Amino acid sequence: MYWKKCIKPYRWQAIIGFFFKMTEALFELCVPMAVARVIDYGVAKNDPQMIMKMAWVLFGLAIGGYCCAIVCQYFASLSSQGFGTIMRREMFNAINDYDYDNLDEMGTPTLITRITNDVNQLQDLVAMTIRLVSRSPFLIIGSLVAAFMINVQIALIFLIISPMIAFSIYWIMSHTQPLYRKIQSILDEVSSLTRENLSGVRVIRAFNKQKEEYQRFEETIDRQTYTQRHAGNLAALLNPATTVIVNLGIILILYVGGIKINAGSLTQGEVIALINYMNQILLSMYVFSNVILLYIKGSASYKRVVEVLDMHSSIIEGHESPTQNEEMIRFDHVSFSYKEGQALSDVSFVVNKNETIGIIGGTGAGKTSLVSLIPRFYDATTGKIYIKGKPISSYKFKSLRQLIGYVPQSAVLFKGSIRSNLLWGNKKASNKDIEKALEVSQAKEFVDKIGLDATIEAYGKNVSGGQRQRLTIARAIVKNPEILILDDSASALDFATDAKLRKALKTLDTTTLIVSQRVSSIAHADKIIVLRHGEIVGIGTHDQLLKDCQVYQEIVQSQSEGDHHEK
Ligand SMILES: Nc1ncnc2c1ncn2[C@@H]1O[C@H](COP(=O)(O)OP(=O)(O)OP(=O)(O)O)[C@@H](O)[C@H]1O
Repeated sequence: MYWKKCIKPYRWQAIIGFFFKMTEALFELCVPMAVARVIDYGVAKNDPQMIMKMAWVLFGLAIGGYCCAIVCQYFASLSSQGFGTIMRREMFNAINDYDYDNLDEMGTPTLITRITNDVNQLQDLVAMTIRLVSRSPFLIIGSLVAAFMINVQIALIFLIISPMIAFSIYWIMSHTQPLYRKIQSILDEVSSLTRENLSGVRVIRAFNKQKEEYQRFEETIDRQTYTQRHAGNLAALLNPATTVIVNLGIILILYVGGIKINAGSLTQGEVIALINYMNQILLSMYVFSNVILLYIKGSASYKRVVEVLDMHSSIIEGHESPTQNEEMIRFDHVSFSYKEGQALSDVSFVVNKNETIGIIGGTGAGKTSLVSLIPRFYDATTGKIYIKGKPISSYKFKSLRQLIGYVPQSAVLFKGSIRSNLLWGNKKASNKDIEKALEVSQAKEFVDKIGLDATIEAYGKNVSGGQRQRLTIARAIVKNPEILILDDSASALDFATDAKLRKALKTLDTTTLIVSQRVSSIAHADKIIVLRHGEIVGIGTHDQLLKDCQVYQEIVQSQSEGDHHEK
């Protein structure tokens, strides 16, 4: 019960809000009684003093109700905002613990909608629950009781009308609920499309795809409009339906009340009070129906929030820390599958301390998948991976990831400065460590020009692709890792800078894995792993592979032909 956990720290505020709302409702219930007295004793008996007295009573009731409403509003806002904050924090923590599988399964756009839209919906629901859920039934029951106190026979009309209203509300709600769920999922699609279009705006323009993208977006929002309109049309039936039923009740009260006034068993003031109570029931039912609507939307939102909170990483953390070992990495008959299909099959190799390993293969050969297994972004489906002689699963995540400097294929920087980004690797790094990392990653020249404290925008969009790559490499080096993984991280560098980078990397005291599609980037490596369709088809030095690995020969040949044509 996540909602209980989120509301618990604010339960007293919620209870106080609830209490004041009930007091306000009590004041409201007294109003028709006071009006009845004005009519029966003040107006009918021509007693101005009585009218004045009751006017003061009504004024007092209004002021009392107003004060209670303000106090309730304050506490309702406090508890609902607090509830939302805790829920967002819980979701954020859960998402931070996700493994890559979880992230692949959920997808970023829906996570964003859930942590913003859905939690907002639930926040509103909490405020409304405090302010309206208790008040409406209280007013409905209170009005019924008051009606019985005035006249039992007329009160029976209330007993017939109320279930009719309740039924009409139920019917409409049960038909709108599925539509609201559908709207939420279309909203996810809209957010996903928006994200894709905003991040890919240059590609869209370069390929002149604006019209197609516009149409795709139009189709989705048309679908949303249609569903929203359909749900809105059904929901709009609610007010007319309930008003017609209640007015039917008022006609009956006037008819029966008129007969009773003539017979002298009911006063005019009491009939007015009964009509006021009937109107109060209508108003409360109307409010209540809106609360139910909010609950329907809220239950869909809650389900989506719970899905986020219930998703847990299947990767279980170990307890061990690394020790000294000459063997750094061992893959022992490792296979790995995504939900969509197999990416690696029966991969075995050993990497010794301070070796440089090149990993090469065509697009989709499994290079990224292979290196993603080392920091345990994913777990191997079968087979075992050992780091420094111990199974990877036996390590604490922190100890394991502390060993590794990972430079992903897409270079991502965070909002802040160059320095703050570099310190991600090691917050205690000195200026000297940073300088060294910048030198190795070939970023020193341009950083010297703009300074270490130059601003970096979100995603690092204010620096060029090549500069971004160099800074992500520097960030990994600042960490002083024992294993450095560069996943196609030099693709945006020119050949000369790439060569300088490789030479500088050699000076580091690390075991380096370089993933690349360029032979020149890995030819110097101590060992090259050649992948094809997720299988290792060759392991050895450049010269050995040139002799015995046909796939490697083909790659080398295709690239030298490419170079030749370029010349
Ligand atoms: N997150 C994912 N979910 C499902 N399948 C994936 C995922 N990532 C990769 N794959 C699939 O796994 C296979 C291997 O992909 P991988 O990214 O490891 O190849 P790669 O050699 O790094 O390719 P590239 O050089 O293009 O980056 C491919 O068939 C790819 O479609």
